[in-house]
Amino acid sequence: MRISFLGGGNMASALIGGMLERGFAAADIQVVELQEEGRKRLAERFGVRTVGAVDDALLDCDVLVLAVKPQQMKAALAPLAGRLARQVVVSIAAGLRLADIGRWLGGYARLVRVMPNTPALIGAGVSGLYADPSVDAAGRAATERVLAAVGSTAWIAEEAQMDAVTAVSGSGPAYVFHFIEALEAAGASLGFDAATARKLAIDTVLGAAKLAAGSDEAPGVLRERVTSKGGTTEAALASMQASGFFDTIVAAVKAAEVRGRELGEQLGRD
Ligand SMILES: NC(=O)C1=CN([C@@H]2O[C@H](COP(=O)(O)OP(=O)(O)OC[C@H]3O[C@@H](n4cnc5c(N)ncnc54)[C@H](O)[C@@H]3O)[C@@H](O)[C@H]2O)C=CC1
Ligand SMILES: O=C(O)[C@@H]1CCC=N1
Repeated sequence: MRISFLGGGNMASALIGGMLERGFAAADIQVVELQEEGRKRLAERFGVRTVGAVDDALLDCDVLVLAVKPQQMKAALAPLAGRLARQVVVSIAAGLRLADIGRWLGGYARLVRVMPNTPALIGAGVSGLYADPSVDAAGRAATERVLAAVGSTAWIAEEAQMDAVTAVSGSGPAYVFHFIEALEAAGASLGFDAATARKLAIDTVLGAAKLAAGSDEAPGVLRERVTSKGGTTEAALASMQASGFFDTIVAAVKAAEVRGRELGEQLGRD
């Protein structure tokens, strides 16, 4: 299977790195990237073919992943219009709706909308996938093969739900990193050196996530098991509750979902 990327930034790099780790061949991967520095970095890091503009070789692929920013998409698709025939086109852009992408491609429907996340780089991503009804089983399977190489996958029933996937798991790693930053800062302010504070924070999040992933019990039950009556955790959770921690997270995820829909509506007017 040959895979081409339009845009070779953060997310394309995370996907390519994960795919190579999972046995995809560098010779089967190509990237069109506008920035010369970006092209050099991709070629050196991954050994993939890079080009500065769309050419016929780039389009000779089974799956074409659209990995430019939503605001860059319309202009980036212009050189592709009318040149696609069999490729499954997979957009990972936040917000953008398949109908608009298809229109910008000059009328193309073999489209799948995917929302991955950056832990794909280490094979630990999670992606939501939604295919245009016209995409056949082979097209869906090809898309799933790419994303399954870099983590778990879930097909989503309605395209409108893709903005919620974006808000929960697409942006989600940033919320977790922010939590790690806060835990690390707390450790440092309690007197640990930077390296120790970071290790305690990261290993705690890693261990807790692994415990939750491997357990039949809900995260809330696991939380209760840490919380001794009259103990330290209870004091911390009471402080979190008083400052609205839980509701803050829920509101933040909802803000991301609203922003995804706004992006789709605004950019789709073009
Ligand atoms: N960063 C993340 O965690 C995630 C990002 N996404 C989506 O992935 C897409 C890419 O995001 P990032 O990788 O973070 O952005 P980025 O800015 O790192 O990468 C975009 C790349 O596309 C290149 N580019 C722009 N116009 C181009 C064109 N016409 N032809 C070729 N290359 C062009 C840019 O030079 C840049 O290197 C976005 O649509 C975003 O919504 C989806 C899931 C997670
Ligand atoms: O922040 C963004 O818009 C992209 C989509 C999900 C993660 N990063």
